[in-house]
Amino acid sequence: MLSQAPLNADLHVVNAQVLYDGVVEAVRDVSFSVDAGRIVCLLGANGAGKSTLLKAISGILGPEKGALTKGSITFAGKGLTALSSDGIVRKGIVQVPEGRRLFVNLTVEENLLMGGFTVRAAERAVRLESVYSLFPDLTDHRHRVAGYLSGGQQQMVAIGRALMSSPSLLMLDEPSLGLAPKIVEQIFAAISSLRDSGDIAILLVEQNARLALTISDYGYVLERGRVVFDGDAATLLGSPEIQEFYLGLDQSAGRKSLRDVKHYRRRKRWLA
Ligand SMILES: Nc1ncnc2c1ncn2[C@@H]1O[C@H](COP(=O)(O)OP(=O)(O)OP(=O)(O)O)[C@@H](O)[C@H]1O
Repeated sequence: MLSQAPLNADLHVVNAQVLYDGVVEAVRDVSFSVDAGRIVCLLGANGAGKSTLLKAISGILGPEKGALTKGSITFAGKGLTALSSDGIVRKGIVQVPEGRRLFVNLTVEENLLMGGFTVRAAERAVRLESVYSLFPDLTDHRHRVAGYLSGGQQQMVAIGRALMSSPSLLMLDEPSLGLAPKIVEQIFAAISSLRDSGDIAILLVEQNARLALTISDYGYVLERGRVVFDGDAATLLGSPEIQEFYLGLDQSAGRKSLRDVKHYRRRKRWLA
């Protein structure tokens, strides 16, 4: 599917390799793109390299002794790799980290305002109201300490805080983690409505593949640091391999990887 976004408004990761400690190859030769008005998801089991890719884009690999050692990351036509993490936020790229990382002793509103440090005061007030209209549940809690909120409400604050800087690219790391299905539904509906506004690109990392694909436009499946499968979300949802391995529709064979699944299917056809 073609994006309606202007040509220069995209994220492009091209042939990326990320090493930790100079030796652990967490990401190898990965390429993908995200355009405004689209949700793209990165899927894959634990350790596949999803969070590492988000950290590479956000410029926060350094403290973990990680580095982009090959390839390039560009946004709106400009390279990101020479920028600091603050510089990357100023380019309009914001990550909602796994585990939310709120300031638990500050109120909801104070947390949200922390996310608006790059915008002018007048715009900050407008953004604040748009966060409350996206997540009406937060309105009554605006002066409550964030640490006392439910997990779902905390996730809403974390996403709201990211939106305070009017990002052009929003990256979400496992937003459904540990939340009840009803809350997840609410949060995913909000993410979907953000995409429908048309002016933000969303990169979603999720272990819950079915859920991610139901709101995404396009998906990439990672395995041991490589992209092994990519396609329109509807195609991935309908793919027997993806269904069998990632959506748990056929647990019968206890296979370990998508490559094993393909091999198994070829063998099955050969023996039939
Ligand atoms: N700070 C680090 N130092 C060394 N190796 C790391 C570090 N962080 C991640 N790794 C390794 O890099 C690989 C990719 O990890 P990553 O966290 O990106 O995967 P993931 O797909 O996000 O998995 P999860 O869903 O469990 O977070 C794994 O093999 C992991 O052990």
